[in-house]
Amino acid sequence: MSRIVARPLTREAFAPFGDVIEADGTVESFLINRGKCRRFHDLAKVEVTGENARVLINIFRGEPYPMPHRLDMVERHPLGSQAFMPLSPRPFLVTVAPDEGGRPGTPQAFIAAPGQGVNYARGTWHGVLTVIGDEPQDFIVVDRGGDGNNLEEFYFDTPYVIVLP
Ligand SMILES: NC(=O)N[C@@H](O)C(=O)O
Ligand code: NI
Repeated sequence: MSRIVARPLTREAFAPFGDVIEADGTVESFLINRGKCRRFHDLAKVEVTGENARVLINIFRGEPYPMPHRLDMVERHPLGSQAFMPLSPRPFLVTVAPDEGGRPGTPQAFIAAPGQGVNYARGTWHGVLTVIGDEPQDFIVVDRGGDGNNLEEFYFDTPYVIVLP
């Protein structure tokens, strides 16, 4: 099985796949509520398309996966984006793959730092939510509801092994 080493998640490296959600000094922010709150503004592009499309806000309670991680499948959502923001400041594993003629190419793996989340752009191949460590982890997930099929899965002939840096 091919081995992939996860690398730190950065906006630049993740840009071909979507957005990094993070309240840091590199994004636009401004004070609101008479100075009692800072708004980190417009962090990710939410996309919903198709019949009766609407935005869903969910909580996913993910169980941890053993590491090294065996990646045998990636999926994509052709009708909408999908964002994952942890409710606890712990790292989690993000796996994506470029599209090559309708099939995923070689995956790439990232380790999200505490306080980072991701938004997969519509149609981006990605591994399912992958919690690491010893405890379950909750995430706010913003994605697409509505009519039609919004899930396409691809199973690799040979799984990849994802290792942490
Ligand atoms: N199935 C589901 O809602 N979750 C996946 O899309 C995922 O990316 O974890
Ligand atoms: Ni998904």
